[in-house]
Amino acid sequence: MAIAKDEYLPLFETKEAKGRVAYRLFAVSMLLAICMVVVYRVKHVPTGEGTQGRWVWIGIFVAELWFSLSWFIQQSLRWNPVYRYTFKDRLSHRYEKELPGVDIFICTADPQVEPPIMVINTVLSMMAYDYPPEKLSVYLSDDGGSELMFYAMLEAARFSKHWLPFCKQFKVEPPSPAAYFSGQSHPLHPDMAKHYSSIKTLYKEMENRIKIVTEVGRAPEEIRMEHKGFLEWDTVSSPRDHQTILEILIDGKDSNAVDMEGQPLPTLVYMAREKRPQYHHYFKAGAMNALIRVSSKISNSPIILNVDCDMYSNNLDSVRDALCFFMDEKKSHKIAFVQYPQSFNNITKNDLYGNYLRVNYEVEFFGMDGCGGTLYIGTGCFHRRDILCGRKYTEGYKRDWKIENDRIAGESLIAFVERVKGLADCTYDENTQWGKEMGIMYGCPVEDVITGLRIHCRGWKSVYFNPAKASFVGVAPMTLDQGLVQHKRWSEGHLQLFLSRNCPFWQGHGMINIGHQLAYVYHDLWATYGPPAVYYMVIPPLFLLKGIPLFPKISSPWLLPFAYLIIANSTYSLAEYLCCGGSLQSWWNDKRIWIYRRATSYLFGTVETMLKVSGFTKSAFVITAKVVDEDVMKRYEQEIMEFGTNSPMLSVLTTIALLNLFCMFGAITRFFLHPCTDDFETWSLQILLCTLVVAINLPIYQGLFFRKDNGRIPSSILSKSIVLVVIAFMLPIY
Ligand SMILES: O=c1ccn([C@@H]2O[C@H](COP(=O)(O)OP(=O)(O)O[C@H]3O[C@H](CO)[C@@H](O)[C@H](O)[C@H]3O)[C@@H](O)[C@H]2O)c(=O)[nH]1
Ligand SMILES: [Mn+2]
Repeated sequence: MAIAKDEYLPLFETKEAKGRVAYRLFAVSMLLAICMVVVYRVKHVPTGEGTQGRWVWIGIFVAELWFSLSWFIQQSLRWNPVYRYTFKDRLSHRYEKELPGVDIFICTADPQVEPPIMVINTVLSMMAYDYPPEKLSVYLSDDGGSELMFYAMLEAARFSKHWLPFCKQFKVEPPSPAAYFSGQSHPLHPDMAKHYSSIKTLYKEMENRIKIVTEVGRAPEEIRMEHKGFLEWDTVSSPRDHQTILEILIDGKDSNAVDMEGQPLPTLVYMAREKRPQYHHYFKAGAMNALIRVSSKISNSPIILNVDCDMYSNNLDSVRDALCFFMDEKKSHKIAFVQYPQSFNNITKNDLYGNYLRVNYEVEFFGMDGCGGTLYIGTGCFHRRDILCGRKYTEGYKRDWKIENDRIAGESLIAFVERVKGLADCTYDENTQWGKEMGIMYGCPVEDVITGLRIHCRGWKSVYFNPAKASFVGVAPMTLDQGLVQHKRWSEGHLQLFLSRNCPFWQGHGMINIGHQLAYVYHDLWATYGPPAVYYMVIPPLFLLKGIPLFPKISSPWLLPFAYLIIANSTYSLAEYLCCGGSLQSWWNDKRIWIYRRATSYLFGTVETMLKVSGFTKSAFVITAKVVDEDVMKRYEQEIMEFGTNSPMLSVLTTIALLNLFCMFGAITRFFLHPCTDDFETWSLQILLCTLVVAINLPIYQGLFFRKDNGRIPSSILSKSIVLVVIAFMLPIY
């Protein structure tokens, strides 16, 4: 059938999830059971003179109320999920000649934690998108202000002249050379075979040079002489104290900037913004804002893609997919950003540390999209420049895709760069709207989420797009401690956001719908799920040992709602996990890690946020390590939990594990010594709870008692935890 010439064919479509009615009925049944538990708690508060455990009972009631509240809020993420599909062929057909420019921002902060060779692999993969190179500009912000990074960028610029034509010709995926060459053996086309080995050699040589320079800590003299950019480092005294260094390594405007095949190259820019000890640099948010300003003079593309330095592009089509959401004639005018999930290339078979965040990315983000838009998570996100810079939604908004920038005809590159540099001054944004209304917001450890919320509150929507082929692939934390510290930063950031004037309830009131507000609040309250979880893992086992029941007897009808909640909730969670492609073992690991996050990251996150809010401490940003030593790596691959460090978080985990173990054995011994059926009736639920906690903590007992390697739990933690357990036993009961 011929399509009428002016018939509108959408560039993307949105589909609602199936089976929503069944889910909603299930949710209602859960709600009923929760209500019955509440009634039970209220009716059975221990009363009368000399009754023990009244306050503890009230405590457990409060914890349960909080769990219920979080469950209720969480429903916003499951009520109405939507899925998105794009039509890239229609995009090319209609707009191939007028595709907008795209600026890609990559942030790095420390050459030790984020090795330059990894960072330039990200850079090279971004340069290789299937997109007109003259419309692509890649910017690296180096908060480490490191000449090693600069050196690696020079190497990358040179290597790109070989790599990009190779990628184009053979549609190489993933376009990160490290990932590509380390992947499974590739079935090679005969034409490709001879190119393959020569380009691999070139890459390996470059990799080697960069590794040597990184180890030595200084670029070789002959290269320093070759490029005047290195002169800048003569005056750099530390990463926290230096002038702006801005170098356009490949200038897309220069007709000589071509690859080996004579095709144009994308623009490539290195920037280390000015930093002075007396001025706050606002971490990644500060870096991003400097990039927004500097790029506005160099390329000024209307679309900005932002990625972390460890997230290489894995899918050549991501830019075009994103543009389908921005360029549709009828449906795009409200869409401010397109968020992709984070994927990881180092997740082991059973995902011991639950890094995948499977339920978040495969279920909840679709649900949040259905409410009005997912969170902006700081990486793998396409923005419209004008909206990121503070534009409010107005009826009839339409973006003109033409690019205007600031190059004066005839001006030399050096003069131009000098003129632009000032935009990366550390004082530039003082007393301006930058960090408040413009760009990425300052002052919050989750600068990304708070910025996304501001955008939604200005009337815009966003889109979550999760194509079958992962788009951005990064490095997940490889030790228990790193993962917990990362979650602590996130949970703290979210809680700060909730307690600030940017709280989704205040700021979002009248601006975004209630479902969307709840979806934000669910994440914002993450930290607060910590204390009740710890209470639940400490008090019931302790009272089991002391002989004070906290749950209904097995013969009592009140047991039913408890049993229903436990069984239905676990079955649902398992089914959901398996439906997203997980396995039984990884589900169990995921459950464990969420319990650990609650017991540590969230507990500490709550406490530190309280200190911060009351002005005792200041914000910091602990960068997640991207490399570990060989020994640790080996254990990571074998899925043996890495404890190692002597941290307060680990002490908490060990104490909880030991406490439950003692209480479980204590209770069992008691039943053997005084066997009577009544006992089991009274204690069944408390024993079950205790046994579950013990089962989930098996890796801790192994780490404490059975392992000899360096990743085991240090013995000082064991003694500390035993002391804490003994103190817990001695505490009086109220
Ligand atoms: O002063 C800083 C600190 C960090 N970064 C960069 O920020 C990115 C994220 O840091 P990372 O330590 O990898 O944190 P993650 O927890 O992995 O990051 C997630 O969470 C952060 C917010 O907490 C977001 O900024 C990130 O985009 C998101 O991927 C990295 O590229 C860093 O190089 C800077 O540029 N400057
Ligand atoms: Mn990261």
